[in-house]
Amino acid sequence: MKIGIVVYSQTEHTYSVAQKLQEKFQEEGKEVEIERIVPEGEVHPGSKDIKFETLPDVEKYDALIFGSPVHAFSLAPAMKAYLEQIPSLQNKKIAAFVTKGLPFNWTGGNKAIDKIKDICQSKGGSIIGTEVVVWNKSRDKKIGDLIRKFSVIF
Ligand SMILES: Cc1cc2nc3c(=O)[nH]c(=O)nc-3n(C[C@H](O)[C@H](O)[C@H](O)COP(=O)(O)O)c2cc1C
Repeated sequence: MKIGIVVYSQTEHTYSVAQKLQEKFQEEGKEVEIERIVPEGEVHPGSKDIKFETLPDVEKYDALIFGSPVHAFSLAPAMKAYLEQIPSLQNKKIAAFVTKGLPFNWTGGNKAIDKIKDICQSKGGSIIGTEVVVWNKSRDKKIGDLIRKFSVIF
């Protein structure tokens, strides 16, 4: 099974989680690659018509993990636009995580995860695991939980 970790990250928090996950998967002998979503120019919470410099192709993976920051109480627009342009996620095993700065439940983590779920399901993909990582003092424990959880399901 080939696993693709497809990440959008502006300040490397989300990317660093992807790297830790990749290390763990590699220790376990899993075939795993990280690919980054790179939009063209600056992207703001209200951005529309986002174009991409780098657009990872999901076709070559059997399983996918999408990682994104929370922006403006929801999914970062670049990840939303990326997911929306994927033609199909039929027969893919999918997990997703988001990173965020604010500790409260109403500050976008669950909404961002729900957006990822909705878009993936509309493309025929099934989401089998999700996690929200708040970027505070307790993040290492949460990242450890995420890695343990995802390494069981993949
Ligand atoms: C434009 C912008 C909007 C943000 N909005 C939120 C938000 O609504 N809720 C939240 O918890 N964190 C918010 N954050 C914080 C980021 O989600 C957090 O720092 C995240 O870990 C950044 O991930 P990255 O380093 O992979 O880009 C925002 C950050 C930026 C730059």
